[in-house]
Amino acid sequence: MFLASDRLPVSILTGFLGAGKSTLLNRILKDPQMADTAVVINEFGEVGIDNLLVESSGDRLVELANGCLCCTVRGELVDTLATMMDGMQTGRLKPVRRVVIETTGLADPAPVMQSVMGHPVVAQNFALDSVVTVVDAVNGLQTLERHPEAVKQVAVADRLVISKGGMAGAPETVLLRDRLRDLNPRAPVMDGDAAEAATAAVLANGLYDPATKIPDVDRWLRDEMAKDAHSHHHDHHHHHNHDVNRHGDDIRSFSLIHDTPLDPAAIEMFVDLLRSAHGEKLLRMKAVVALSDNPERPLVLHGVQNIFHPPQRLKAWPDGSDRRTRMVLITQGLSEDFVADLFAAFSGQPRIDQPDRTALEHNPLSVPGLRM
Ligand SMILES: Nc1nc2c(ncn2[C@@H]2O[C@H](COP(=O)(O)OP(=O)(O)OP(=O)(O)O)[C@@H](O)[C@H]2O)c(=O)[nH]1
Repeated sequence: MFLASDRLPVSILTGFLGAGKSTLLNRILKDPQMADTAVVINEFGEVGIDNLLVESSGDRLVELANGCLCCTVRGELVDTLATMMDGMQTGRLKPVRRVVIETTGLADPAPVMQSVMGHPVVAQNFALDSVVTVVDAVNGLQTLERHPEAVKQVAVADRLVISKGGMAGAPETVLLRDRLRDLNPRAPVMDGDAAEAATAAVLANGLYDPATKIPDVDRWLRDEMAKDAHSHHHDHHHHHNHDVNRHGDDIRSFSLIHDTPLDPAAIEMFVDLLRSAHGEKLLRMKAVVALSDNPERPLVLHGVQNIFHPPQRLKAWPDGSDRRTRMVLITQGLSEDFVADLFAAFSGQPRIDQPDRTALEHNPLSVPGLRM
């Protein structure tokens, strides 16, 4: 039984697209102190992939499947937390000691925080303990220049974790640290590779206190509270449209699904073409691919802006999972049709009036819009 005085601590793990949130979370979850933690993941796109990649035991992982591209849908998050509490209080769910919410990379953190701190029912049972923000050492500076939600994610943090330090040069890292210090003078900055970054202690802060942040943070939270009061009578659809527009019209999230195993060379060429021609328009690409050389061992691909991380071959498909190839993309200024046509050509299903793979291998420019 939970009384108002012992509210369940909630941590929000945020950071821009592909910064390394799930990677850090997987490491932290291995700390024995993290036993009895519920993980709430806000997945973007219509196809769930993160649930395959975050290693939390089944019933402790809740996916906000309708999560929209840019935000954690507040209503759904509130419902999830309320259902979780009800389940624990009525004995349907094993009690947990902590909740971690991993936001989407494009999330404005203020509405997520406000859902925990400002909703009367939620705030009675849950307390915002900490906000931890992962910043990618390679793309971090550029991301902070281009995406205002990344700035907010840094400014609200209690702790900042720099990921991919080994992939960035020392001068860039110094500049990045300076920028982080300007946006958030009091949050400790940790190196993601350090053992101390992968412990439960990173999530334990006490109680979230906006007064320890730059003054903007308090204003963002108040704005969110005001919006909440206003939008009380609006349906989810309204919120969704509203929030998508925050990011401008040119950001798109879409997914590709393919039923039969793919030729490894074809997928390699598809990724190469996409990256070399349009890397900067590819904010994020995440894929689980069934390959024809061994369909039992799926390939996991991660693209983050211009960087493609070394692909990983899983030992097996996670139990009970869908074994089809799934790919989720978030692009800026790159259309779904273009990517779908390119993929169709490489997966052996060229569309009418589109070049097939052989044609593309000879002349990549034969895809309309593709420039090498
Ligand atoms: N070398 C290196 N790679 C990393 C590090 N952290 C994350 N990655 C890689 O970066 C890619 C994206 O990592 P994720 O943990 O999926 O990133 P995320 O922030 O959860 O991504 P989204 O939820 O899609 O926004 C993966 O290929 C990771 O292996 C790091 O510290 N070092």
